[in-house]
Amino acid sequence: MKFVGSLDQGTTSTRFIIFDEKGNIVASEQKEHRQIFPEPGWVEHDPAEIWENSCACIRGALGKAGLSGGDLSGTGITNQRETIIAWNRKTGEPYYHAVVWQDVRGATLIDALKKENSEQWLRERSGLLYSPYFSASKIAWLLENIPGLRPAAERGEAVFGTIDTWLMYNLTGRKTCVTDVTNASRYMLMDLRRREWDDDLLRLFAIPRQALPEIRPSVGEVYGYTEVSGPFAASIPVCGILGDQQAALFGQACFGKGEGKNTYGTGCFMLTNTGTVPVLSSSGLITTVAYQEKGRDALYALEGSVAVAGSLVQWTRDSLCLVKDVRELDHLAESVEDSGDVYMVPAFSGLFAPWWRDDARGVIVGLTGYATRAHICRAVLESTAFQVKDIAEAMEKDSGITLGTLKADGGLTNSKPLMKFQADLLGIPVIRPQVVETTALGAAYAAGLTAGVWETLGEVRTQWQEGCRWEPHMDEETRSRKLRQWYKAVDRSLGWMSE
Ligand SMILES: Nc1ncnc2c1ncn2[C@@H]1O[C@H](COP(=O)(O)OP(=O)(O)O)[C@@H](O)[C@H]1O
Ligand SMILES: O=P(O)(O)OC[C@H](O)CO
Repeated sequence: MKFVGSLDQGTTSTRFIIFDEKGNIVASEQKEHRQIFPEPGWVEHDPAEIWENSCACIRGALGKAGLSGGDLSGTGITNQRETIIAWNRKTGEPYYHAVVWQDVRGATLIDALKKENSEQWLRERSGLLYSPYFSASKIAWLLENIPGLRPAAERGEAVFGTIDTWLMYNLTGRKTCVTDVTNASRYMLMDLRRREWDDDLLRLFAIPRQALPEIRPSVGEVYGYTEVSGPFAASIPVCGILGDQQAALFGQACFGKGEGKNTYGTGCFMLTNTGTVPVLSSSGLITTVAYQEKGRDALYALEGSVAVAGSLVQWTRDSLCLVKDVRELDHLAESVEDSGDVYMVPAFSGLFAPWWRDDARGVIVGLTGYATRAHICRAVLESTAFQVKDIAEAMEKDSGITLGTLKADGGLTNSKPLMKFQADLLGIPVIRPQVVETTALGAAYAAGLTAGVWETLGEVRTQWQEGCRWEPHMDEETRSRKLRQWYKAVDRSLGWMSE
């Protein structure tokens, strides 16, 4: 039996999962890390904590499986995307905390740049739109605000990398500074078609090229070997990297044009594979690289990104203290028939797709004396389903594909009331595969394909199996009424910051 590892570094936690050659989970270990909120709208992680948790998860999962690092044919890496760390190439010392994808501190710069170049120009070049979500404005903020960082970056001493680059660098004994093409496509510095750092975009954000990692394919390449003194205690190839949403697309076996998935995690991300030609959106979606096998054309995807989904559940538990745990939240939400006309728009980082409004902030509307804790819990869950409905509509418009079913994955798919309501709101079945850890599985597939555990994408595709299915039951009139109320609620959240 052959085994492959997958290091899945997400927004709220890190996992290391070992898969066998049938794509089944052999063992896994997971650790949460601190969410640091220094100011409203700012979100940071501690790079050292992320590295330590990664090591602990690797050692923990190997221990549970009774395997040693050398028993793995290789390992893949998948990661929260856009989050940026700046560190010294020689010493490995970070200059600052990781600036997380949800962090909107780059909004002022983005506003200024909007006036210089058109949305259309940016979209054509990078597939993206002006938003502090992507890495470029975070790097620009670091260069501007961390003393000594700009000269260090110009001398090539400092490097800016997404979490995949940080983990690769540390796993390989501080030798390698690489990223894969899916992660690179989220910097807002890459030419989408050439898949190289773009001089005009680098100039726009005043970022020195020598401070960025090398861009490599996602599959088919050994980026480096792990250090024997590291958590694997062996030298094994790191041979597959994908940003976490692209990894979930890969893990759901969406290898061909027209295939898509929606991942319900901290945020929510719907991706549809559009084939080898990038499709530019006119409905508020972004264009991204889906994956690239070495020596082959890259595959592209349209993406609808929702910033706040599972994180709203956590906020309800940890900051509002409305429930003790997520099961209680589900239970309360199920105890009422509907949200009692309460709507929640969780625009904590502004609103992402399809609205892209940095000036939006969260609202709870429709409160009356009738509303209870249970109605609010239900509105919390329903807000994710409404946001997904918005991006599904945009996806159908842009891709020309009518969704027949929705392939779902991610931690929040454990919420039965949410999945039921989602099927109702979309009017189509929502399906979850048997292996729910699709993000980790996708990176394991990428590594296993490189290491020869699997030969072809076709072979991998046969491993996908349906696990659960939620069928729609809501009538059209109720659905339309709820959607009208939702759009009114969204309207109330827009423009809050301009005050
Ligand atoms: N039964 C549940 N009901 C509601 N939310 C849940 C449930 N189980 C997990 N979650 C939420 O799912 C999210 C974690 O999903 P996960 O896919 O692990 O996220 P990420 O990869 O972004 O770190 C958390 O926000 C958690 O609160
Ligand atoms: O950590 P996740 O799974 O919520 O994913 C975060 C995304 O990659 C951000 O773009």
